[in-house]
Amino acid sequence: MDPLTKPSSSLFEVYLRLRPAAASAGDRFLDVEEPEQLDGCPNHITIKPPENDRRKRAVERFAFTRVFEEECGQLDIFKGTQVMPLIEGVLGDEGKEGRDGLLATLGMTGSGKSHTILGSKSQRGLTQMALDVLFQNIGDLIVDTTDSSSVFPSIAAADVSEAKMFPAPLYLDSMHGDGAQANSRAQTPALDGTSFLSVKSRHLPRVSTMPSHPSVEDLAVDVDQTAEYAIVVSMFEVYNDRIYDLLTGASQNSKSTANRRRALLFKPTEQSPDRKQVAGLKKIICGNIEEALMVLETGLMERKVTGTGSNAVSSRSHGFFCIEVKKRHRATKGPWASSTLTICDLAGSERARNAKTAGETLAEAGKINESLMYLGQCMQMQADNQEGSKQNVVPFRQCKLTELLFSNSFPSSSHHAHIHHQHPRRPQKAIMIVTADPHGDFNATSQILRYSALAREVTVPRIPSATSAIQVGNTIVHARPGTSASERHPQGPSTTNNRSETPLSTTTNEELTAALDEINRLHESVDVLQLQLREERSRRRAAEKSWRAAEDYLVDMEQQLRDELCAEFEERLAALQRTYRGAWDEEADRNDERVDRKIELLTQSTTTGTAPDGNGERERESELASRIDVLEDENDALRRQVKLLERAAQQAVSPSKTQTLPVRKTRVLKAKKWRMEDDPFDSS
Ligand SMILES: Nc1ncnc2c1ncn2[C@@H]1O[C@H](COP(=O)(O)OP(=O)(O)OP(=O)(O)O)[C@@H](O)[C@H]1O
Repeated sequence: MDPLTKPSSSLFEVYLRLRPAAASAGDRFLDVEEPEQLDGCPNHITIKPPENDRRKRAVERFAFTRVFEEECGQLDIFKGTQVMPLIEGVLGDEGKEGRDGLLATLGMTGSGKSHTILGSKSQRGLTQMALDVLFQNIGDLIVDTTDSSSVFPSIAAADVSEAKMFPAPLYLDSMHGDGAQANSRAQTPALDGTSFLSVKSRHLPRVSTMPSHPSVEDLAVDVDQTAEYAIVVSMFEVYNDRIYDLLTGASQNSKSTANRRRALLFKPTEQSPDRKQVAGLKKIICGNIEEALMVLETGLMERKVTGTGSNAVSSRSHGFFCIEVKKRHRATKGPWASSTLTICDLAGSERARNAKTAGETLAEAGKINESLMYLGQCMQMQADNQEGSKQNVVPFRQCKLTELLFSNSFPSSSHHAHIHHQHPRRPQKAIMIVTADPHGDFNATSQILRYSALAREVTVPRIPSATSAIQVGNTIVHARPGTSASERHPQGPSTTNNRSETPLSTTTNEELTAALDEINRLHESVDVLQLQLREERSRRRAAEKSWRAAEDYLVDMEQQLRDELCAEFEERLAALQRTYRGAWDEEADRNDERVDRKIELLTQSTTTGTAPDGNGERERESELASRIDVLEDENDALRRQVKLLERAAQQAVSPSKTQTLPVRKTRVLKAKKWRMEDDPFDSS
């Protein structure tokens, strides 16, 4: 088998498109090989370093599904890259669900990705042509969402991606019209003749001024004649590893906080548990090609485009244009099935040195290069899987871009499909168009070709030790480093196809070439890692700052809490003191009252002098007895007090005086012990 023959299980068909030389073109470093068959298409290229390259690098040979040379136009690419079968797949066979399709471009900045996908002022891109082919071939089978009230809601209800759906006339009017209808966003609008033509576009080019060349009028695809169709367009971009809807009109209304761009999630939804969806996109049902083109232009205006040193209108994000084909049986009006043609215009990889980018743009470039590096890893893994018997997992979960590109490339779990009474979906069919400038940056282009090509053949010598080099003499090994082991472990056994004899000096040169290639590759990895490091550092600084702010906030909070608690306790203490003082005063009043009453009783009985009768007399006696006890106690207490006072008074006087002055005899009130017999009130 030709070592460069593509095995059939590849996830992508990979095409190479070469762009015409720009005015400031350098030397051409890329040659297209003649096809092996007379009527065949070229599919092999070789790259050799430019003449003035001092590194004397090896010649590399790459295989693609097909190579398109500079003179190939947009229509050649459209026809030659199997976009038509991709569209047919999305439309689905008769009575069957369609199959998702992906069309993406990859290449250095300025190599012609956007030109291929979106065209230019004078030529249409693959996206416009694909839309035209779809609308033309569906023809009358397209449903009219404007005159039937039940079609629009049934399509919106069948959507599994939590989308917000609008008919194109209403959407376009709200975005570019006079705004009269902007506030009447009903989910099922009565489009009372609101026509697309009535749109008063403020910023958009008119459809009549958009290019109509190349025409795709004569291109026919098979359409299921038993079905009716609806075309739904949505657009989003991956910018700094986040997904943003391109149809919200956020940039036009940037002053309004409500419309500020919010990142969306790529996740399995409730109605689509086995397939991830970009959830919450705005989706527009388009009834004809003009509406679809206007929606496309609206989204493109939103897309982040900034000029860099390498390309005046460089795409700073990966753009995704999704054409969803909804299909149901025309007669039975069964459930809507849906398949999507996703067209992706990747941002270009670039070298910071060439692009003269700085600040935010440099950081963007870092993110772009990082995501493209992960994409390269996935594609490399795909190529390795086809080379070897062992199937490695394609590491597509490393960033949003590879997740979006590869998630649907594998069969969906039949378990989920079974639960939802569905057939497992077929994996998407994918096409990658690699764009390259044969007169551009050799290093960057060769790097992209290395990981995107379906297979690769390169003269990489073993790097022998000095002794083995002498022993081996002047033997050079031609290996296939597409089997990457030989490249990564150049000292190991090589998978040699051909052997040829060359002088030792050539061997040494090629060793050096391989080493320089490796150094180059490492330099680029270092560039990316440095960018990542810088970003990590700034993230860490931001985290530390917010941590310190949080600490300060906590200290303030603690102090505030303490103050509040202190004030509360003081308040409670004062309240308690008031309560106890009140109780104390009440008790004292009660005591006074009791004493007053007793005295009153005593006075009364003394003044009246009436002889009480039997019971009353005994009560009075006991009362008097207790009164006497109280008075005696008081008397004792007073006596003790008097003694104490006297003693204190004596101590206060000087000792000499104490000696001279005669001690005054203290008069102690000697109370006579009260006895009942002595009671003056006792009349008996
Ligand atoms: N095949 C082609 N024929 C004619 N002009 C081309 C072709 N390819 C690219 N160009 C022109 O080269 C310029 C840069 O191309 P384009 O913007 O498509 O590059 P890109 O790869 O998308 O760059 P970036 O990644 O920076 O967005 C544009 O002016 C475009 O019209």
